[in-house]
Amino acid sequence: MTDKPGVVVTGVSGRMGQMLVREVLASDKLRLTGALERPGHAWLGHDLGEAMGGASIGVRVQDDPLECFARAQAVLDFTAPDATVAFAELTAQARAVHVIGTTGLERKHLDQIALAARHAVIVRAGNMSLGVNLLTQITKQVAAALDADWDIEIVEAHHNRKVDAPSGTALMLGEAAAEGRGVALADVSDRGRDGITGTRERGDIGFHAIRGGDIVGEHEVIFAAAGERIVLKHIASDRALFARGALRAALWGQDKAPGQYDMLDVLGMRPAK
Ligand SMILES: NC(=O)C1=CN([C@@H]2O[C@H](COP(=O)(O)OP(=O)(O)OC[C@H]3O[C@@H](n4cnc5c(N)ncnc54)[C@H](O)[C@@H]3O)[C@@H](O)[C@H]2O)C=CC1
Ligand SMILES: O=C(O)C1=N[C@H](C(=O)O)C[C@H](O)C1
Repeated sequence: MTDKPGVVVTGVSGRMGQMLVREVLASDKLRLTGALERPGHAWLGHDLGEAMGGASIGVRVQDDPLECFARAQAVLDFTAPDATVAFAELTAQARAVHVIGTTGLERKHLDQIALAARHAVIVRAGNMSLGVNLLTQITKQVAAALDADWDIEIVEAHHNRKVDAPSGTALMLGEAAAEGRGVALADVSDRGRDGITGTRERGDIGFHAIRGGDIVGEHEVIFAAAGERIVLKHIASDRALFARGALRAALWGQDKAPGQYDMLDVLGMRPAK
């Protein structure tokens, strides 16, 4: 017997899914108890290790979340919004920690996740890296120090398979900038300019998305004023970074009370009120 928390990885064939599996298998603090993929996927029924091109690991890929989650203390979920909402309810039923990395979540998804968090620990972040979470705090401070003579623009770049824009990280940075300025992001967000847009509204926060090749994830927060510019930048060059953050969140969440948390809580970076 082992008392290491058991972990299920959802979307195991995905870019992040495979990275998470590798990190869990390499971990001496967690053990892999389940591997989930969507119904109809070619990996279903196969040994996960073999499906990933290696040796057998004795974990079969399956598509029944309920059965899978029942044996787990944590679910690492980097999939798609509708799947994540369904998993939130089932993970709460299993009283497992749900670590959500999925981005592109809309209000309706977030409301469902909040309901599930009444019964279970949910750690959700659009970016699980230390660097980006630190950058949100720096962005907030810089935005608080500058007035609206400084235009804020957020530029993000990702690989050509990414399906959502702006990225979850760009939105985190936008929220941080808006918070620093004491405004609501929804009131000042300006996305995807095209055509005769008119001049820039004072106080707006602009978002721009580049998609190309195999870019892992790059984010810039630009504060532009007359005659000068401050540029804050984060570059992720290895997805393992996000996976390691997710494992850390799964462990951190084991003894926490039900509720919604993010990586600032996990990393101990939440500023005092
Ligand atoms: N928070 C963070 O630090 C990070 C978040 N992400 C986010 O994670 C998500 C996934 O990204 P990638 O791995 O690049 O995408 P991907 O497309 O490579 O993988 C998604 C996987 O989820 C699976 N999936 C979809 N619906 C499912 C269902 N109902 N049941 C089981 N599996 C299902 C797909 O079959 C696929 O294997 C995206 O939203 C992305 O933005 C990505 C990297 C870091
Ligand atoms: O889809 C990705 O790849 C990434 N998604 C997250 C986001 O939307 O910000 C995090 C990271 O940038 C990679």
